[in-house]
Amino acid sequence: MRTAYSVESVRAGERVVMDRGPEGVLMQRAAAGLAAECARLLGKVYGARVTLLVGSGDNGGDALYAGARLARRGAGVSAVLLAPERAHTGGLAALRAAGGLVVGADEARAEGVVARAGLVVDGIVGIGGRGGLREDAARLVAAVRDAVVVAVDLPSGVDADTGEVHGDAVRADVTVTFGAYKPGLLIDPGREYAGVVRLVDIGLAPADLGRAEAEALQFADVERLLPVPGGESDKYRRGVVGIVAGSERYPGAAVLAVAGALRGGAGAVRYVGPAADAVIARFPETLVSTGPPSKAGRVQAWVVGPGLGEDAERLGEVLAADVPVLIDADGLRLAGERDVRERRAPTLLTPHAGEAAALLGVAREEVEAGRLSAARELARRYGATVLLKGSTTLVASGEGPVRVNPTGTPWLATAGSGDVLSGLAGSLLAAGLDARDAGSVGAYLHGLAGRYASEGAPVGAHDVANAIPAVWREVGRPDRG
Ligand SMILES: NC(=O)C1=CN([C@@H]2O[C@H](COP(=O)(O)OP(=O)(O)OC[C@H]3O[C@@H](n4cnc5c(N)ncnc54)[C@H](O)[C@@H]3O)[C@@H](O)[C@H]2O)[C@@H](O)CC1
Ligand SMILES: [K+]
Repeated sequence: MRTAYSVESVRAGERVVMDRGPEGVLMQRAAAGLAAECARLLGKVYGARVTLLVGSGDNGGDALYAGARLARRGAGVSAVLLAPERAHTGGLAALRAAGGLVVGADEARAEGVVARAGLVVDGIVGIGGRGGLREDAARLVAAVRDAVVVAVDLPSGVDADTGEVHGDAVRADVTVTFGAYKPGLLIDPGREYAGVVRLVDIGLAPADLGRAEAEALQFADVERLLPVPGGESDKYRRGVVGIVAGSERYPGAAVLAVAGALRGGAGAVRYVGPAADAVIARFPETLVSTGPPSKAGRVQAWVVGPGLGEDAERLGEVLAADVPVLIDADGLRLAGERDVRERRAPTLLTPHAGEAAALLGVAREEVEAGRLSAARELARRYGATVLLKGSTTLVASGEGPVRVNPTGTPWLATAGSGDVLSGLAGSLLAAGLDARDAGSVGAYLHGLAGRYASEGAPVGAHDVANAIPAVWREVGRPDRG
């Protein structure tokens, strides 16, 4: 699991370590890790041109000490100080002692120093930063030409706790972060600004950090969560998922949701609705019926909404059921906040940014710019788990860290892809995963399936569904035992 902690937790953890060890040790560890990564990127340190952008806090201190290390190895290091009178004193002395050059941000040569660099180190602000880059910093950052840009702790201008970017921010090739990941490095738009993220151990133990704010499942976590049938399994023990989707006009959504559900680990898929003929023609293993969901037979979880049209009656019946329900697409529009909140069994909502915006009564851009707060707010209002689809898909529940899915690809933004995900995640719900796990494992497999199917080319949603077994095999290796 890749686990991210809030600024408050990181600061508390740092205090614990500082109380245990000698003064300044954390900054020295941070600077050593940062310098090592810069050296790795440069290949040859001797003779390299390195420019440090140095702000007024300890983030600038890290950059200065790392610059001193590089200067001692023969790099030509220049520091551009954004607030010369407040720059880190010890770091500045170390850089000067190592032969580094110091320039004020307002000096005529400052931009040239940036433009000539082979590597630029962004030590403008770290976890103490508020808001976007100020004008002088933005001007310097705009002067970067071909340099590799390394952000210290996080790209300046990115909000560490949320990934929000208000105004200008540094676009880094690599971010060297200290002690723990911050949510802003995992969640877009911040994640995109961070580039490749390297974590440097500075001695913060998980116990020093407290409660995680966000987490991203890794291969091994997903493997552990995948449902595996036992020797005694029958279809009911494996779970039956019911799909209420599609309409006479839009049978495709039903077919795609069933396509996802058949690959999600449930023992059987029931389809209930007017697209039964289309579903059975494509997937004869589906149990279909056209009557009300309550008469369809036993299910362990429902998926309701893709292509549903205005069928509020079927939706109402599904919501009244005492099993987990995944609500997507039209279902989101039709389901009342109270109806969802009053359910006793778990509910998983799977909006994209536009649908989330409509539910929250805000503009789509607002959701995209503040994904974390939008997902959390929806989860709170509906008393449900919310899977907010997008460039970084988030899964938020009332409690616990938000799950961030790292596997998506822009090629997944294709018609019907969400229908496949809803079937897949619903199937995982029926197989016994809780809503958070079903949503995040579903998003993980779906994202990878998108990549497998696409390999850099456009894909249709059915290609994504067809690629799920290969992904499952790779992640779960269920044939092992
Ligand atoms: N606290 C610790 O023990 C450690 C901290 N470390 C480093 O210290 C950083 C945190 O240092 P600080 O708390 O000093 O805070 P920062 O260095 O992140 O920035 C705070 C300073 O920047 C100014 N500022 C805030 N927003 C700004 C903006 N948008 N534009 C320009 N200036 C802005 C503030 O007025 C303040 O002076 C971490 O990100 C990390 O790089 C590391 O050395 C590891 C140990
Ligand atoms: K920074």
